[in-house]
Amino acid sequence: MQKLFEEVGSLDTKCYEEFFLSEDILMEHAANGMASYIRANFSNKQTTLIVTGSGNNGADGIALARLLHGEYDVSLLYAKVPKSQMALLQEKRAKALHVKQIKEFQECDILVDAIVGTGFSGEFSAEITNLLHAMNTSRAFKIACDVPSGLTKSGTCAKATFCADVTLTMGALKKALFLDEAKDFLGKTEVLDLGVSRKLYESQTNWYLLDMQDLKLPARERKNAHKGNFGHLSLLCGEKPGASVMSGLAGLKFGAGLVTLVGYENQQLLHIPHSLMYAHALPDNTTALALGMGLGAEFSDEELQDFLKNDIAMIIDADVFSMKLILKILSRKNIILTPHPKEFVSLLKITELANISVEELQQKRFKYVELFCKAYPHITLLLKGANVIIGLNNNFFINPHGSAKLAKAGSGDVLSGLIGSLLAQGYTPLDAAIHGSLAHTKLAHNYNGSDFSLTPEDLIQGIGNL
Ligand SMILES: NC(=O)C1=CN([C@@H]2O[C@H](COP(=O)(O)OP(=O)(O)OC[C@H]3O[C@@H](n4cnc5c(N)ncnc54)[C@H](OP(=O)(O)O)[C@@H]3O)[C@@H](O)[C@H]2O)[C@@H](O)CC1
Ligand SMILES: [K+]
Repeated sequence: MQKLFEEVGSLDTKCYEEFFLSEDILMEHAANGMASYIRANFSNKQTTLIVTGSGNNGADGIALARLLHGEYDVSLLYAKVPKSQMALLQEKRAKALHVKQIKEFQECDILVDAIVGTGFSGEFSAEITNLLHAMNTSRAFKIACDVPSGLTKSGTCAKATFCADVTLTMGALKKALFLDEAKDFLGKTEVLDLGVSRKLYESQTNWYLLDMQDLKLPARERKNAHKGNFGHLSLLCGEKPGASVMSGLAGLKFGAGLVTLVGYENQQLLHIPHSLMYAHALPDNTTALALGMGLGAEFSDEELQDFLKNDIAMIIDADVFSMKLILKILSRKNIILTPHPKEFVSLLKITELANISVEELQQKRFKYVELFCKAYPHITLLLKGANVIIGLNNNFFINPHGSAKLAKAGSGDVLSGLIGSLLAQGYTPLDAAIHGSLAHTKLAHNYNGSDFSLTPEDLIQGIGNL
């Protein structure tokens, strides 16, 4: 798990004031970190082009050109002439060493974008937009210095934004890198130290980025065991029973000792797989209940309320987010909500926290998750998206490992089953949400068919090899 920060300016200030490091020292480390990355990954036969802007992001780029000069065939292209104090100083040093400067974009093997970093605002001029187009369509390996140029502080992207293969970010990870919109521009991310170790540079935070290695799979350490030791997951089987069947199968495969679908249909007509049980009422020994998936109008409000009155741990999804009866359980501690953006907008409206569009939510995902978790501090919220956000009270976790493979009907039902299974097996709601989400993204990662072909069945099949 890595720490995430809203801004790193205050962390830089700590370096100046508490550790007596100068801006020049920090920048030299930033440039040296990028140079080390290039040396480690590319031979000096490969040509490098560094495109710089007028501020300190550009200054990082000019310093990098100086460090590689003499060793690599490196050229500098000024998208904007140096203007900040540090950029002017770096320009002076580069000139003294006769670093090559070119006037127009040229093809290269390694392309570094140092046009603008955390100081970006507005949109680019037509000239820089054209330059970014040439950079983005280049065959070169693309490195973003600190952040891809065009990414704003909030994580939204300009009309023209650099599309990186890797983003080498300075000092610490910024939250903005993990808004859904940034996902197509970021590439891989690496953090570069700025003259003190990351541990000392970073301060307290309540936002974290989940690593795949954080995944804790259900352990079956107990030798003297029977199925009752691993929980009983019950799922409401609604109008579209296939959804709860997929959830249930995922839950069973992920370790729940028993899985029961609860519904009123004639089970002979439903073609329930033999490994799942079917009941007309909630089994007494249920340890977690999943409801919402494929629910439709199968149950009346009164019937649903009766299910919700049970004090068992619950994972709630889909159709329930448009029902006012959800308000009755939002003060409870053992509830996980897993809305996608449209459902979260509906939830925000029902709770009267905000009346916003899906577009506005997507631009301010962090803010609205914080708003909801502050209003309902006992609820574990999982907001689906390209980068899943999980929040409880004042702690927030981003799972960035999801991929477009998962953009398919039924993926969310499998996720509910995975989380429900962990909840049934005794994980806390927060742990069930975190580890269920990590397992879900790992299943997609492990799938080795074509990206477009992943089905819920493939996900369920992969659970055995996690
Ligand atoms: N702090 C530190 O100790 C360290 C900081 N470090 C580095 O500094 C970076 C932050 O530097 P920063 O604050 O100078 O901002 P930066 O990202 O260069 O942007 C400002 C420049 O961009 C320009 N600009 C803005 N909008 C624009 C637009 N639409 N289109 C075109 N241009 C636009 C704006 O131009 P202006 O509007 O003033 O003409 C101004 O000149 C940070 O990302 C990291 O790389 C590292 O070395 C580690 C140590
Ligand atoms: K940049």
